[in-house]
Amino acid sequence: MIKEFIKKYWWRYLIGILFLITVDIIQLFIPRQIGSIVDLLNTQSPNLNQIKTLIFGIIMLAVGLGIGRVFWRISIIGAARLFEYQTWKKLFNHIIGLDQDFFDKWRTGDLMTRFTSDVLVLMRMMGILVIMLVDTIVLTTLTLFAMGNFVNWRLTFISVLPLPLIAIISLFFGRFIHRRFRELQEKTSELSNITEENVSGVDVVKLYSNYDTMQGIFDNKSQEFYNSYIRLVKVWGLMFPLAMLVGQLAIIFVFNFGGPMVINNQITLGDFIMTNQYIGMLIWPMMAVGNLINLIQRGRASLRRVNEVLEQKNSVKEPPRKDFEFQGHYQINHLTFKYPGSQRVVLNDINMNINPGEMIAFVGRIGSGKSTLAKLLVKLYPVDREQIFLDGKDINDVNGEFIRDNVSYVPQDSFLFSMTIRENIAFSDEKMEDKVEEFAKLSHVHDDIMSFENKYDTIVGERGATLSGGQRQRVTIARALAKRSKMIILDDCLSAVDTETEEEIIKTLRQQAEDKTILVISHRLKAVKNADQIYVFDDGQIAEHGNHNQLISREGIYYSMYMKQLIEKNLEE
Ligand SMILES: Nc1ncnc2c1ncn2[C@@H]1O[C@H](COP(=O)(O)OP(=O)(O)OP(=O)(O)O)[C@@H](O)[C@H]1O
Repeated sequence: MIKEFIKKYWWRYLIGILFLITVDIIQLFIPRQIGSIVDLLNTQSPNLNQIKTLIFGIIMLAVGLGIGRVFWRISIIGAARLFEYQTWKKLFNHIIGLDQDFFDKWRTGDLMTRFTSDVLVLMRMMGILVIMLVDTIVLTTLTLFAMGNFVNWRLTFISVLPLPLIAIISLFFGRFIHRRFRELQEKTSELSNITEENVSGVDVVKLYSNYDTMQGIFDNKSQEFYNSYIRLVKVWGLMFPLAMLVGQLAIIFVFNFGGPMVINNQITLGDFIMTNQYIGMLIWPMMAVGNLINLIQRGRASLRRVNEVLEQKNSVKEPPRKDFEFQGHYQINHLTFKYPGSQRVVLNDINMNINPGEMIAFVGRIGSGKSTLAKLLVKLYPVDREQIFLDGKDINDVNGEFIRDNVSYVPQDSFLFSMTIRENIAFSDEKMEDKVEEFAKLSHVHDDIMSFENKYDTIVGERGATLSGGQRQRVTIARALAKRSKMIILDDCLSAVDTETEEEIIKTLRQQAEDKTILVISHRLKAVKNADQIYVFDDGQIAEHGNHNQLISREGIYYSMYMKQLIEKNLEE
């Protein structure tokens, strides 16, 4: 990733580095000018014109410094920001293409930290690190050269003796800083996870009046985050004064050895002041040594974390997309399924035939595998060959995107975006915006929407919070209908509306789109009793199947479930 970027944008770095070196060279002349002014002032009759020229020279050098800094910033920091933007884009495009298995396993907060903190560290590595590296090498070499040439080599050698100690201190502490920084990164991830989950699940926290527990967990995590930050700050806090102390030691060396040289007229007072200024200029590159190593280590850790996401592969192997006339005939032969990475058999020896235009219902106990099978039909998880055939083709040979273009799957808890109801319904195709009312009517949510102040332009709050559960579910059905696919799967997505409305919606769907295959997963048997085929799931297997009358006459699981629901309904009335 980094290599590719540098290969493409090496010229930006080259321009930046040239400006950086120019700035470093200009910087060297300022102490010299100051030294010369001091020497002129130190004479019996100072030449004011010469002093003015020197001051003007300093101003010009400062202007040059400013211009140079602007250009190296634009080139190097600009390149680093471009790298940051491209990495975000790469990460996002990669994640969005990953399959369900990835999202089942990765926590949102952790992903967010990789997007934010880790990419930020990489950006620093591509910007500040380059600057520090060039400055450390170039500024140190040039300053030493200037000190020796402009002042005195012996004094230079003696005064810089303590400075490598700063680099050693910086390196020594750098190891701790790296370890503590990594710890801080992990704590940041954990804190993001907790915050994200609590904000997303705020309804649950409120309903269970569980503030204390959640606050306790949050307090713990933020305390851990704080502690690890303080541990990092402590190392920084110790390192800086120590490095400064050594820097002061170098100044004492200048006074101790340079002072007598001034008295003995070996160097001028201006030379002495110049040396002091050069020493000040050397402290920063020495301190940067540890920072440099530290930033490289942090950058490597962040690069590993970002690459970990980029290396995630889809568990479903997709063949190239070859579109064909989608009919929606599914044939399932002895299907057995375990979720990726799990040993538990969730579906066991399933056999089924779904014909185009039919209404199919999956019913059965919770956790019996109904949703899993629905997800397999839209290829959200991988299955072995020769188990699911779509229009005569092994599902493994059909591109998943093509399937999902032709099959609308409405999951149990569907997500709505924070945009208008109209935009949400026309999500799959903006051109459908004119027809959203039609789909809303089919989903029996039009009247509800018309009662809102802004009607179809009502902004849906995050996760559909401004709509009631039933309204939200019906808007998601309207959104699925706007896809105009040949098949629609309603996965228990009408649980928040009453049985009559659920029955009404299903009936309307069947009437309006006779050729559409409708697969309904529901716990309410009354709502799906008109289905052409009803499959009764039990512990990952199909216990019974047939139409309502056939299943009733069998007097099996379906019969007892139906009777139980009938009695419950009668009791309610
Ligand atoms: N992503 C997953 N990874 C591992 N196991 C899973 C995953 N999703 C579901 N399961 C397991 O698969 C089994 C079947 O779940 P599934 O959601 O298909 O049941 P269901 O019949 O649709 O239930 P419900 O009626 O409650 O929606 C359950 O035991 C569940 O724990």
